[in-house]
Amino acid sequence: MATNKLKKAPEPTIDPSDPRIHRWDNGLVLYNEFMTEDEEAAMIKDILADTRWTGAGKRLSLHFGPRFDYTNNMTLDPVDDSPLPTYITNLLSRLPIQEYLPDQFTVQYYPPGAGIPPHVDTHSAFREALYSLSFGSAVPMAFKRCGSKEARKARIPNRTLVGNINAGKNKSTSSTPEPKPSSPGENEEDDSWELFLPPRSLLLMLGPSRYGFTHKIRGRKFDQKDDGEVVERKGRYSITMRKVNRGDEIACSCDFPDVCDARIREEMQRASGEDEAAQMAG
Ligand SMILES: O=C(O)CCC(=O)C(=O)O
Ligand SMILES: [Fe+2]
Repeated sequence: MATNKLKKAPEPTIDPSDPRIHRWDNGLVLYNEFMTEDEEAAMIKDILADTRWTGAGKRLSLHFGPRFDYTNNMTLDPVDDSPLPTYITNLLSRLPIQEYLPDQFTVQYYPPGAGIPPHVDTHSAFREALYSLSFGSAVPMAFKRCGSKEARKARIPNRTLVGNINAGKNKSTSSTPEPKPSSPGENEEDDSWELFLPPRSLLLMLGPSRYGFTHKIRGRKFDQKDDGEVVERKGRYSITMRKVNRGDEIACSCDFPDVCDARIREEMQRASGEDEAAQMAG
């Protein structure tokens, strides 16, 4: 059984006024016990009653709000104005950042063994705050500083997926960025650490954790906890919540220009303009 463990998360700072709230230096915040077991059970019941599930790898997804184009991890389809389920609207007033609220939601089911590849949610497409609500079962999420090579690779349209769409096959409606698979071993570097996301917890990614780190869930059937105990993974649900940037908002001025899609795009456009100018001159 493959469980080899990445480094454990650094010690968080525990909020003095609410010990359920844990903060890390890279901007991650974990709200433990964000909902009760009764709320969790009711939410799973509502989610399972939905008939619109689609496949995304081994994961299953439900989408609300604008959909993501996973071939370029960028373009958003027109707004889907079908009403949000109440299990989502009920969450909004409880989110820690009320200044702007998410309007794009991806509900996912991960059967045991399913994961999500390493990615940085596209900077320019969404506002800073990214939420992930976990329920059903605990899962470790790994964070790793994103290298500029990795970020550039992620900006190249995914030909495999484009091909699949053109052929009308395997069309997934995932609103989750689907990065290209990395070469073996590439993700196991020392600077990667894993944080167990307990069921009923809310993870908030801000600052460096949002803009400068990749996050992923390894596709494992067993996980080793920080105390060494090996636990069998059960089915996990999550709701990713993001606020979509529209029109002039589609830009980014983060502190991570090396890994920022907006800056990389500008750079690529400048380079292709210079190429064209050189060809005309030559
Ligand atoms: O399942 C999760 O908790 C995270 C999913 C994710 O990273 C995403 O949808 O971008
Ligand atoms: Fe993500």
